Amino acid sequence: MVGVDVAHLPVIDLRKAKGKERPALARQLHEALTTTGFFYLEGVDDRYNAVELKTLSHWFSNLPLQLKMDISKKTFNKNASHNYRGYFPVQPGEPSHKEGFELGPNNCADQKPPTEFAKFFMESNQWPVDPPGVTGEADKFKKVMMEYNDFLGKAGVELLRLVAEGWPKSTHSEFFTELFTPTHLSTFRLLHYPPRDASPPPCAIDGDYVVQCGGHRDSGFFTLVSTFDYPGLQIQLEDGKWLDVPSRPGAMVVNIGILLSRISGGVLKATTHRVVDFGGHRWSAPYFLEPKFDANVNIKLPPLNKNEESGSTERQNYGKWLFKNLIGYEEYRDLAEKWGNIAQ
Ligand SMILES: O=C(O)CCC(=O)C(=O)O
Ligand SMILES: [Fe+2]
Repeated sequence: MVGVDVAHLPVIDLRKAKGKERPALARQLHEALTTTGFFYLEGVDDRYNAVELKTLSHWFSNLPLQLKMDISKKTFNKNASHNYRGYFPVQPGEPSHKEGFELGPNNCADQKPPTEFAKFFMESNQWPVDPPGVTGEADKFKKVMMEYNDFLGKAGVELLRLVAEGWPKSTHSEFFTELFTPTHLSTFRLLHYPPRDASPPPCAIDGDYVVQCGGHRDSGFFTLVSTFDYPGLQIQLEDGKWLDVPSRPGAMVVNIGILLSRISGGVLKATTHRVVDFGGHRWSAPYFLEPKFDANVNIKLPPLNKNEESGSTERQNYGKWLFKNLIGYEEYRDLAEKWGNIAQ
């Protein structure tokens, strides 16, 4: 890989949120989100153990393909029971070269969906079974993944409290909390990027780089990524230059998505990032913090700039916003036919 500059990201230690350093932490978070929009996060929870999560990620991707396909989404297996949660295999020839496993919040399917359409997103989770000759591994996977799923969601909502507290104009600490209660539509994803073969498709080539996940901004509120000790993540500066984001032992890499940026009137930055092939297998585990289906996401933090409008009165339902985003992706094209008119 050619030499590229390295991003020096600030470190936010969530343990400080519990003590008298909280106001300073909220200001530090605001500073991080108004500049690079990316930071390292430490002290998420005493139970967070990057080595454990990496081992589970390896375990899942090493399962026999058939066991993974048994819990895949319908797009990849017409006999599958689920549409939104579960496994997706690598799609050869695509700009994005990864397989993954996706979970929703543990209690999502126990909630009453506000509409028939909402059922699509408020799906139960699917879990793998043990490979032949093994017992107890799948149970352990499920138990630990559910635990992480829960505390990563809580950490995300706590980060939103800190965003509200660090906002320069007085804002209630719980400004965002209601959007995530009683449950939300967050996605916890285990990703495995196998290296590309000797002749990657043209859509994956960018100069000297082979891209594994093309440049994009995340769509929701916060993304908390465990990158373990793998290289490959890059962020883009405003002048177009890419910087490597090295992993930091025990820390997650965190950024915000377009919705939170919009709610802040663009003051908080949703930064473009991508994953490039470093020649080896790569695993990561992003947690995408997203609000509940019927959350109104057309809200505004108090504007910092006099000319900026404050909140609009027109509701925008998160579920419909999400749907419009998803139908842009190959794996969800068929949704447009089924639900397109409902989501207008
Ligand atoms: O794998 C990573 O490190 C980042 C993944 C990512 O940006 C995403 O899934 O949105
Ligand atoms: Fe991303």
